[in-house]
Amino acid sequence: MTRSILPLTGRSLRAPKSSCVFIYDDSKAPPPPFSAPQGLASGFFSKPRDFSLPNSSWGPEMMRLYEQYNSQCGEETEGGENREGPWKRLPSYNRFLKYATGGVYLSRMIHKKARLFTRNNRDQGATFEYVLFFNSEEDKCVGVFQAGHLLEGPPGHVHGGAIATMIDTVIGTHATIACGPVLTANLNINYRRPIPLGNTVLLESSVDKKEGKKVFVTCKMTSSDGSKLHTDSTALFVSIKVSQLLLGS
Ligand SMILES: CCCCCCCC/C=C\CCCCCCCC(=O)SCCNC(=O)CCNC(=O)[C@H](O)C(C)(C)COP(=O)(O)OP(=O)(O)OC[C@H]1O[C@@H](n2cnc3c(N)ncnc32)[C@H](O)[C@@H]1OP(=O)(O)O
Repeated sequence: MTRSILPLTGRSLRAPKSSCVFIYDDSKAPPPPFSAPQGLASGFFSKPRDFSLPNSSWGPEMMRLYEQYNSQCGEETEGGENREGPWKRLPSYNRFLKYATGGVYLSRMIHKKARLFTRNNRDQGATFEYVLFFNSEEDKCVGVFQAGHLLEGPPGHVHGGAIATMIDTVIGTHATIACGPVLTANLNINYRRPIPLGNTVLLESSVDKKEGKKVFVTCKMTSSDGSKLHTDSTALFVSIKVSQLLLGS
């Protein structure tokens, strides 16, 4: 049994023009040990929520930047054809891989309550609201991030660790698109200006170079209109085998 990586496309009423992310296809994986009774499965379990779609907590600047990039995304026309666009919106879920080893049922190895750190709060707008877009022609990744009130560090402003988390998320995704599974080996951040809670900021990352297992990425975070630089950062990611991560070696 082989592991396959598929582009996942998704659509919603709230206007995602296009989306693509690499996930492991679990349709060919072995059934879980206790499968749902026939007939229940399709109607009973809802689709996973895509957290990168707009919700009512998104403010005007978050929506403006979302629309700016989303309007440049490829889309499926009414005739079912794909219209090309330079950007793709990357969907975002709160769980990682259910199956990844091609034969081993991972839920036995990964805690079933585990959730992606940035997507584990049900209170919309309270923590990390963000959406990522990728431009393959220019090899650029952007993140639009609205910082919620539970991310406070200095009074009224965003915690440096939350800022680092968002940088790692954008550049980690970019490095994964560029090189497959990677881990952050080194992350350097210059914090230039504090970010007020509730503000929307723009993160832009570029891959500088690849050297064997190593990929070097840079990222800057600015105010939503680009006028203020909040951080500039550099990072090193190292390619790994997923099995290395799972087996803890
Ligand atoms: C895997 C899942 C993929 C999922 C895909 C999802 C799609 C996107 C979806 C959702 C987005 C979410 C995105 C979140 C992203 C978050 C990412 C993180 O937070 S990662 C957690 C924090 N990082 C760690 O815990 C690493 C701990 N460190 C290690 O495991 C190892 O040290 C590792 C893998 C980094 C390197 O170990 P070695 O054994 O594989 O490789 P060696 O031989 O040591 O190094 C290779 C080269 O790199 C250099 N190197 C390694 N570490 C370095 C360092 N700190 N500074 C400078 N150089 C370093 C070495 O000198 C060597 O260079 P020479 O080849 O000799 O030129």
